[in-house]
Amino acid sequence: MATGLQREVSTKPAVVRGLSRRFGDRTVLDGLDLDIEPGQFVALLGPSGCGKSTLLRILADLDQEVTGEVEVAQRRAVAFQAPRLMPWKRVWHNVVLGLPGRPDKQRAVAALEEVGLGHRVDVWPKVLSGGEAQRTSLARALVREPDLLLLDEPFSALDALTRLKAQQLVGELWKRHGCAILLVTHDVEEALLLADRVLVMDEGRIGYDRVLDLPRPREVGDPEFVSLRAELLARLGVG
Ligand SMILES: Nc1ncnc2c1ncn2[C@@H]1O[C@H](COP(=O)(O)OP(=O)(O)OP(=O)(O)O)[C@@H](O)[C@H]1O
Repeated sequence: MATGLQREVSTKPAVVRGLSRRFGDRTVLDGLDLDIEPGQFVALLGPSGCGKSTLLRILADLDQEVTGEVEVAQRRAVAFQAPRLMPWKRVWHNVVLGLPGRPDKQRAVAALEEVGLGHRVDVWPKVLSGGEAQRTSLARALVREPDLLLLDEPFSALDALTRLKAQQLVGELWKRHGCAILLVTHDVEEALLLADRVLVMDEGRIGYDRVLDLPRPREVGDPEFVSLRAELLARLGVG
């Protein structure tokens, strides 16, 4: 078994081999393997506390206390459940914060326009609605032109209608940018509406891995959609 983390820059968005993570005496990830192909939209489901966010944080290089091999595309970006905007920077400045060089307002404006926030460029984050703040966080991720976009339950705090719109937007942005996406979600329908491939985490590994060949746009009433939803819910121990 590998000891310590070997981190390489990958030509694929992500290649993970034998990844393990322990917190005290609890093993959360236990020899996990995963490949994500260029441009693939992958949804990751699993019961609460099974280690989904832990995996995502490792891929984002926010956690190094692991063993195994992790290769991740150099250009990657993350959006979390909370938008995590800096309240003392205007919205446009938040979008390009951390990028090398002088803050490039034009670039920020282009990204904000892409997520439908061209009219919010100069405001402070505190005046944004929850959905707008989340779209700002998406703009901040996309402005980095990632090969791998990591999304940790980005819609879960939104109301139902805003959530639907945000899901639609992510689907459009994915088509336009062509980046691979790893979306952590609790929502089986969201996974089936958006993803090319659905994973379920189980006992520290990927226990279910299914490529979807449903046509797009997806229809929740489509018999194949209904049967996949039932299969996934059963896999998650629901219903
Ligand atoms: N920094 C930490 N210190 C100790 N335990 C942690 C830490 N981070 C995560 N854990 C534990 O690891 C387990 C997996 O957590 P993680 O957040 O990855 O789960 P999750 O599948 O994303 O859950 P949820 O769906 O509820 O967000 C949990 O039991 C959690 O308490």
